[in-house]
Amino acid sequence: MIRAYTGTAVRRSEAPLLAAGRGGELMQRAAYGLYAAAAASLTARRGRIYGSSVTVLAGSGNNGGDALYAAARLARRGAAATAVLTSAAAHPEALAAFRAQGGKTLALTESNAAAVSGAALAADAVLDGVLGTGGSGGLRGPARILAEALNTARLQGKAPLVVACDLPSGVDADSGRVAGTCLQADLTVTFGAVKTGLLAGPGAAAAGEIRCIDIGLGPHLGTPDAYRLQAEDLAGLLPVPTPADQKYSRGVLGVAAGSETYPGAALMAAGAALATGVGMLRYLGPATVARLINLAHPEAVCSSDAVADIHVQAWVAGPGAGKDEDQRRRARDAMASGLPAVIDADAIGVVAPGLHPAVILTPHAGELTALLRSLGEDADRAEIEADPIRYARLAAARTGATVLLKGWATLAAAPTGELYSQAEATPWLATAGSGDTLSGILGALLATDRTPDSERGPGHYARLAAAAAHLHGRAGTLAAADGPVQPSLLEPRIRAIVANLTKQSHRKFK
Ligand SMILES: NC(=O)C1=CN([C@@H]2O[C@H](COP(=O)(O)OP(=O)(O)OC[C@H]3O[C@@H](n4cnc5c(N)ncnc54)[C@H](O)[C@@H]3O)[C@@H](O)[C@H]2O)[C@@H](O)CC1
Ligand SMILES: Nc1ncnc2c1ncn2[C@@H]1O[C@H](COP(=O)(O)OP(=O)(O)O)[C@@H](O)[C@H]1O
Ligand SMILES: [K+]
Repeated sequence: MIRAYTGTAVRRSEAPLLAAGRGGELMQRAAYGLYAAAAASLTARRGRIYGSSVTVLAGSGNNGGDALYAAARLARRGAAATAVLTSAAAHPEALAAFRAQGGKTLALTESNAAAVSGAALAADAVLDGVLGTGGSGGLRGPARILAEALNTARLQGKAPLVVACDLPSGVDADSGRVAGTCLQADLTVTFGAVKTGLLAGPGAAAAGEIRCIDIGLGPHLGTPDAYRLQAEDLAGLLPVPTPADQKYSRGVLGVAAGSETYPGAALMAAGAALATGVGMLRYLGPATVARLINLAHPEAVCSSDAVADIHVQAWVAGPGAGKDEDQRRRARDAMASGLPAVIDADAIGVVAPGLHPAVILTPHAGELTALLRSLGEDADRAEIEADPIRYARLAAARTGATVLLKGWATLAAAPTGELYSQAEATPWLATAGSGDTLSGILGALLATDRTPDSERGPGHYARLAAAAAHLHGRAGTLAAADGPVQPSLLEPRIRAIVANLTKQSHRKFK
């Protein structure tokens, strides 16, 4: 599990070490980590360090100091290193160390920004040490011109390797917000702890691969601000039947999805739930949709019952419900049932406050905008996309439900503030029907959840929602290897990922 902390919290945890005169030691650890990661990436691209060209962008603070020390080490291994000083001042000792290894320096100005950008584009690697946790706002002045040139080249596939020092310059380390411009990276080498701003919003998209270097802040860090589940965290959350199980004890999922207008959503939600694994799937909806469900998934048990008429362990309601009044009523009843429930798509429109954390709302940014406005909050889609953590937490707090805010990085926020961010997805998943499969996966995890009550902390449902996003993202990424993702074809991939993650348990009960 990745544990993330706000930039503010990391700075607070560094304070006692700085007061004890250990700042130089921390910087050397950070710089060595940055050097080693950059050297490995550069070697992977070019074959060797010797003879490569490295441009280091150095701001006035310690972030620039880290990057200059790291570049000095690359220069010692034979790289031709140039430091572009983006501010009038630079960390004096780091600059001296850089120069001592033969590094050249030049001051960035409005008038030379275009020429310097050209030179940076021609380098093999750029180390971004303009701003770290001490930065506020986006890049300004000539540093912005340089960043925009590198970002444009990246879109054209012509950018050098960009390695961000601690975080991409211009990203807010607490939130992932970017006010204006930040420098997009291939790799972010972050120090002490992963910053929350690397896990959400534009900051997550700018960070590229994230590597964290331990600089010894561990005992000082306190409670994390956010989490990211990794594959090894999922095994315990996935449904693996035991010899004592029968279909009802494994967990029954009720799916109230689809309508005459949108039958496909129900097929995809049901298929994804079955591929994740349930003891039984009960479908509730129009007879025409039920017939299609039974053709595609003969194991589903279908009826046009009301929510109160059947016994399940969890609900999925909303995908493809459209304006179907019966489905909307089922969504309301599922929310009021006291059972865990995934409330997706059209059902998000019938949400009212007073829910509980086992109700999981799964909006994308557009649906969250409408939900927050219906609750009297001032929200617009661009603001939500710019600062998704804030709005996911706000919606959870206002409704009492867990909120899974979908996007490139998908966030799961508990009403008590616990937050998960998953980024396994591929942009190929941005296609109609993809959310329906996510709701089916999550429904299956809720129906088959066996976590003992004593282990269900306040963020339990956010963790399950994050697990579903992880599975969904990986299944999509696997599917994308064969071409554009078609959500209706995700089922075998979901099954493959579940099989892979539960291998150990299968061996035990084979
Ligand atoms: N404090 C420590 O002990 C350690 C800090 N480390 C590094 O130090 C960084 C933090 O260093 P600093 O506190 O010196 O801060 P930064 O290096 O992030 O920023 C320095 C200065 O940039 C200026 N600035 C802020 N926003 C700006 C903007 N938008 N445009 C232009 N200039 C702007 C401000 O004058 C600020 O003081 C971390 O990100 C990390 O890289 C590491 O060396 C590990 C140890
Ligand atoms: N740019 C992106 N990169 C990765 N995943 C994305 C991106 N955009 C959307 N997704 C994912 O695709 C899914 C889309 O869901 P949704 O918008 O509800 O689709 P639908 O309602 O058509 O089924 C979500 O899981 C979301 O996280
Ligand atoms: K930086």
